[in-house]
Amino acid sequence: MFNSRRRRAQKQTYIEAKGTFDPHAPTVKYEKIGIWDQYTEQRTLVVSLIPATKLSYRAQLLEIVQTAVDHRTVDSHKLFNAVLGSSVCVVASRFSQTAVLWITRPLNRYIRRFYSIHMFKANARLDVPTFDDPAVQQQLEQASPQHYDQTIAFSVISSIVRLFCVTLELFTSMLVLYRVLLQQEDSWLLIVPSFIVMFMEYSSVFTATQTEMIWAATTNNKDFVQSEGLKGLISNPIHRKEIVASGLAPFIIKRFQQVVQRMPIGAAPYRQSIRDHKLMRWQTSLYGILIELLRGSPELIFAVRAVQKPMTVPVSLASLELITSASTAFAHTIVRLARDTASISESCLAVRQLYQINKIPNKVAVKPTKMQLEAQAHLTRLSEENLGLSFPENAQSLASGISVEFRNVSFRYPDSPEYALHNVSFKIEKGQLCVIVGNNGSGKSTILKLIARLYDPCEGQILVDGIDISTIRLGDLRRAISVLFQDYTLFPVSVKDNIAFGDPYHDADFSKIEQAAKLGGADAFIEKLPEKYEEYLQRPGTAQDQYSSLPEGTTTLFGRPVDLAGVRSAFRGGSTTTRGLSGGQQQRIALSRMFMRSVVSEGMVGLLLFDEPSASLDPTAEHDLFERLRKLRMSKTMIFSSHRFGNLTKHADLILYINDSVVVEEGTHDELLRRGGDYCRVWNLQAQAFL
Ligand SMILES: Nc1ncnc2c1ncn2[C@@H]1O[C@H](COP(=O)(O)OP(=O)(O)OP(=O)(O)O)[C@@H](O)[C@H]1O
Repeated sequence: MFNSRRRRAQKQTYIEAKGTFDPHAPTVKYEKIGIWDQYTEQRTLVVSLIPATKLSYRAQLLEIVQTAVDHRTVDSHKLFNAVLGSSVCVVASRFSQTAVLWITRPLNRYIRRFYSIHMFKANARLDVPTFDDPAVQQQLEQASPQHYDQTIAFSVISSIVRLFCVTLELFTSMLVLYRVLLQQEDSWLLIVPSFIVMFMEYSSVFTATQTEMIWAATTNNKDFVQSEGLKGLISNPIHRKEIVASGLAPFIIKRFQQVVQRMPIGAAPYRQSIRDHKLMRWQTSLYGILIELLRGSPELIFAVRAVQKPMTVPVSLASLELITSASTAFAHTIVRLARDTASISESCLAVRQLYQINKIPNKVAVKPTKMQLEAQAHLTRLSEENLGLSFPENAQSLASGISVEFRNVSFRYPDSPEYALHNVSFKIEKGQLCVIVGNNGSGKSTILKLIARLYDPCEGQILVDGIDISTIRLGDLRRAISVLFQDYTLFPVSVKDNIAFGDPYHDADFSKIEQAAKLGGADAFIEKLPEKYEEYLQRPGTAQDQYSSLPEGTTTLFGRPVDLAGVRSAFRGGSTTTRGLSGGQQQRIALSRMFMRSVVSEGMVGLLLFDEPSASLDPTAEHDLFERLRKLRMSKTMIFSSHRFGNLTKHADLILYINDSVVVEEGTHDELLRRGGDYCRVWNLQAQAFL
């Protein structure tokens, strides 16, 4: 009832909020909250009146007590002491709470910063198959539980401090209980039921949470699963384009109605179902009824005693209140103590997991050299980065490219029964331009992923410059290679950094970034962005501007468009939209990053891998790109994966035609045309379109 009234009130505020929001208006209050600049328009008088209203009530109360005291004899000295004592207690407790806050907040922030770096490092060092492993994902999640504003390490420290405080509180309240309460008549009769109720309630809560520590739940109701899927389809912005473009809305509305009508009336998400279930079980359980009965027993006991000794009623009434409240508070303290002790062990376990994630072994590992093996035998621990051979032996050699050889390579993705590559062998000489062509799913991208050592082959050997890549230092190998993946992503950083990350060693050199943007064909549209190279195409979710009940005419704030759709998931390039940029423009930023890495920064890269680099480019841009690449590569080795023949294959030194995980033809364009095989057939098919 209250909630619905409040919701109505909120709606009212929103509807009434006409005009625009101006952060610089005189009615707007500015506050710096950490890294956030907060602007608040002060419109609600009611909230500021609350403390004054409270004060006036307290004054009225005091007046009532005064009138009562006026008609009896009061020891004014005692009254003064009691009032002063309790006031001092209130002030002291307030001060101590503030002091604790002053100490704990900076401490918590310091620990949080320390562990955020620790977590970042532990996450960033994992390779693809390790990171994709569900067990590793679970381990990472467990190591970073969502504690409100608290790191797990800090919560262990505060739990230990709290444990100490509660123990002290318990000890002192025991003394008070003994001295004050036991002097009262019938005190035991009143204390015992309060204690029993407290412990029964605690044990029921504790058992419920205990059973929830390990659990699994599933549903076989197909209609429910479908209805949840349909809800996801309409609520996630990434699907909106397809829904609108294909006029799907009426169809999915109809489908949703049908599915909901078929569903049993009690069908609900798991959390809601379990909440309803527990509530119902509690309402009907004998245990709950017993607790309710016991809760009322002190009053019953008091009534019986009052009937037996009517003269003592006023004193007993005061005792009843004193004893029940004091004993309940005491029992609460014991419960808190038990709860804190239980949570410490859980938190300690989480801290241990925090350190274990740093030791998760990567699946793509480097084989140590003979000398390193001997060094290890002598207990010299080698770090992951130093394991294996350095590459290349002579840095100048990169300028003339890197040779690549596959020897009987077979590969299956983790958990996949099918071969993505089966017994594949070929050799690409230094400085050659190789194009891998073939149907969808034939294994082209997989070849590039294996060269970059995102995965290791299940069988066979891959060699670069005649050296088995499993023995080369991973850092060295990846520095010497530049890859542009088909499913590239744009990072949730500024446009400038999106390009600069191609070569992090020169990320402060803006002239190189500009040059790379020019080569990637991105410079023209970047200049038109509101913040040019500093623009964030999509701010990361946690750093997005926050709003509440903005006036309806507000379309821009802080120089950015207002995005009332709220926080979106981290953005990626490729097929999904990034605000304000077309697919081709996103691809140009990714290309600029690649140019930054392999062309602008001379000397580091000897092998360039491209997975469908022109998929989103128009024909002119595609032609220009290939021209630029051929001119700029000098004699570095280049490998392309592509569906499109022509622009590239005519210039290729080697074409690999791959079908169904196997290389079926190889040679130059002319050789393959003369052979009249699959390559020739597909070439003619594509050429016919232009006749
Ligand atoms: N991460 C993955 N996990 C499991 N299987 C995968 C994964 N990536 C690709 N595959 C499978 O491996 C096979 C080869 O895929 P690959 O991406 O190499 O093909 P492709 O020739 O590049 O295709 P396309 O032309 O469509 O890009 C396909 O059957 C695909 O379904």
